[in-house]
Amino acid sequence: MAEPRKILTLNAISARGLARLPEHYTVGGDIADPDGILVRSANMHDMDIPATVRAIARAGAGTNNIPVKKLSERGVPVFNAPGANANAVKELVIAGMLLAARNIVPAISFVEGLTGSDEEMHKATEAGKKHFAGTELPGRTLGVIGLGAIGSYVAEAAIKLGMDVVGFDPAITVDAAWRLPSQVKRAENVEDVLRMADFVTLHVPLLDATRNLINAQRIGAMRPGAVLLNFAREGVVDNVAVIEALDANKLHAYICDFPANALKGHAKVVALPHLGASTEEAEENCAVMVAEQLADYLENGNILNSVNFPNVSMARESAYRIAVANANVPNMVGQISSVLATAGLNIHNMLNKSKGDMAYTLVDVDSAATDAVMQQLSAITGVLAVRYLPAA
Ligand SMILES: NC(=O)C1=CN([C@@H]2O[C@H](COP(=O)(O)OP(=O)(O)OC[C@H]3O[C@@H](n4cnc5c(N)ncnc54)[C@H](O)[C@@H]3O)[C@@H](O)[C@H]2O)C=CC1
Ligand SMILES: O=C(O)C(=O)COP(=O)(O)O
Repeated sequence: MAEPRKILTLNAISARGLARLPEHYTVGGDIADPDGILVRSANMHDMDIPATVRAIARAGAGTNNIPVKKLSERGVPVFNAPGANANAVKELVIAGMLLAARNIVPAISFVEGLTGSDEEMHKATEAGKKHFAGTELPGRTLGVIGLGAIGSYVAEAAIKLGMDVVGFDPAITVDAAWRLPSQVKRAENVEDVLRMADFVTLHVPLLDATRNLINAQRIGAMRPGAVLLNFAREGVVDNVAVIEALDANKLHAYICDFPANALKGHAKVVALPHLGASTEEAEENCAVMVAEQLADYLENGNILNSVNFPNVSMARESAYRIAVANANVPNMVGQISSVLATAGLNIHNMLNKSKGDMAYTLVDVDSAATDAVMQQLSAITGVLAVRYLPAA
């Protein structure tokens, strides 16, 4: 019989996704000793993550809210849903460009402030509309910083709208490069993008290297009257520098997904309440993807789309499986094999892969492993977590 599993949810997760978890799973927001955690943007950095937790699944893209390094040290994979919400973010970025280009938000505020009779309102409308005249997108240049799942979609949509697109990504994946329309020009660095673009949109993860990526100096390199769009993360942009540039008429508008006191009430700022991924479709796509990944990991030890572990997937050919998360150091496979051989366990199939400092080994053996074998595997220096996963 399948072992009961408990999943703690730290945010609301789409019901369609939760339905992908096997029936023997108990899921809820108030669960003790969970095997896994499902999360969206809840901040887990100060959370006491129970020792029972074997995996974390982020129903979305960014994992900067999760202490990935600490979890790696415990041998716990962090899964995410690459690309599953990219279309939703792309659509909001396009909406953001149009809001800025046509001065839609200040125009709406102007209309809301109109008073008097209809005739007086019409008169004020015709007199005032010149203040909100805008520009069109075709022929303008969009600069995209970060050409991953979202950046490449945004680049493609902008090309379809008649824009010129210039992009920068120092570590673009082969998949993303294939997705990019050939018209997208490649920039050598961030400054190149800023120099050439009328609109600049950011699609990088928040890392030490991307914190304050857009600061006063970089804003100085932007075209006068440029529009900055940030649907990546708050920390990627220096809000104070942006406000100074807006006040000095250096920037035309700042459109972002991250409200902050420094931005509040500014006429040239549109701050949305982190809505990039908040569509029915994206919420469902992300939840379905990570629920399946989480269940396959807990049941079979297979890893797909973990940010800290390699993809490792092996069809079950025997009833007895052992999964080992270990440091990526020499002789791990040798030591694991030697423990199994000494215990008289024949290896039926074995797969070992690494990613950065982490490695992962799946072993199917031909007979049952004892608790003593599992303890010997756990005792190997460099082994971080061991699980015994006999077929249900
Ligand atoms: N507003 C919202 O609701 C959402 C925000 N996001 C944010 O957008 C980010 C990107 O998401 P995806 O495109 O799905 O991720 P992704 O991993 O597919 O793409 C990120 C890209 O940024 C590139 N990159 C990293 N450092 C860079 C740098 N210094 N300069 C230029 N490029 C750099 C990477 O090489 C990669 O190609 C997420 O990490 C998250 O922070 C993602 C989804 C929704
Ligand atoms: O996927 C991401 O990185 C996002 O920022 C989306 O966050 P959310 O799931 O809407 O809280």
